[in-house]
Amino acid sequence: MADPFIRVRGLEQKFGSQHVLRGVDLEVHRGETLVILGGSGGGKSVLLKHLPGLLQPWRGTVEIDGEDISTLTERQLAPYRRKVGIMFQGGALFDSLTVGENVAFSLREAGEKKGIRDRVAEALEIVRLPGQEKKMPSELSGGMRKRVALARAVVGRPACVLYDEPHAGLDPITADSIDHLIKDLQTGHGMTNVVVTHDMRSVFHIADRVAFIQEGRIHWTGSPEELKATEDPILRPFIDGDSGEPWAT
Ligand SMILES: Nc1ncnc2c1ncn2[C@@H]1O[C@H](COP(=O)(O)OP(=O)(O)OP(=O)(O)O)[C@@H](O)[C@H]1O
Repeated sequence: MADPFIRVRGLEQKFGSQHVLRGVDLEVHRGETLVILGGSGGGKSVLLKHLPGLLQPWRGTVEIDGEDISTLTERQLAPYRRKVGIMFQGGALFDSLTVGENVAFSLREAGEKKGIRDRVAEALEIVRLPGQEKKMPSELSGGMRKRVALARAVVGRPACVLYDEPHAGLDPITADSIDHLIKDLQTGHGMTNVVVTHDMRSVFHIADRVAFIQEGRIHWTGSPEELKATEDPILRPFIDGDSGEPWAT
């Protein structure tokens, strides 16, 4: 198989005495949509933040496009951050900035001056919010805010986009439209996607591969079909949404 776009080896992270990641080994293949599943507080967001170097490993390495980024300085990380866009949990929009200014933010931070207006318009086009530059975040629905957050992640034309719970707080129809956007970025724009979600319906719509994180390690990887059929005692209750507690009849 060709070299993976991202390779994580033996990744460990600690916050004080809390050992959150305990040796994560994971590969993200070029052009795939990889979905990361796992219980709340299991370290999915922490893992995601290591991929563009927003967190530095306590132990282990993260390679982007064959280069180990785990010990780079902020300055050295800049070209890798351009390759990997991130859509943060909750969107994380600046409420005092317009939609256009929010989307342009990372380009301005990177010191770019030319072509910003066109790039913003293109990103808003991709997320199917053309011409919405002047709106304020307070005027947007939850689904539109997520689209703006996605426009912000793709405005730098990254090779890979990371999504931290892109469906959180959305109704099923709006969540479905976000899934279509995620899949369009893969099939229409050749992007690699890494999606952290709890939304099982979405997993079966968008994933080429699934990785399940449990107690700070990758417990299982496989296709959505293999996930559907698995009898793994940790995965099965998660897929079925079964806490094991009885319901009164
Ligand atoms: N910057 C930080 N400082 C201290 N602890 C942190 C930090 N970031 C995450 N944690 C802790 O690491 C653990 C894993 O958090 P993380 O957000 O990765 O979980 P998650 O799997 O994404 O959960 P959820 O599905 O609920 O979002 C949590 O106990 C969290 O409190």
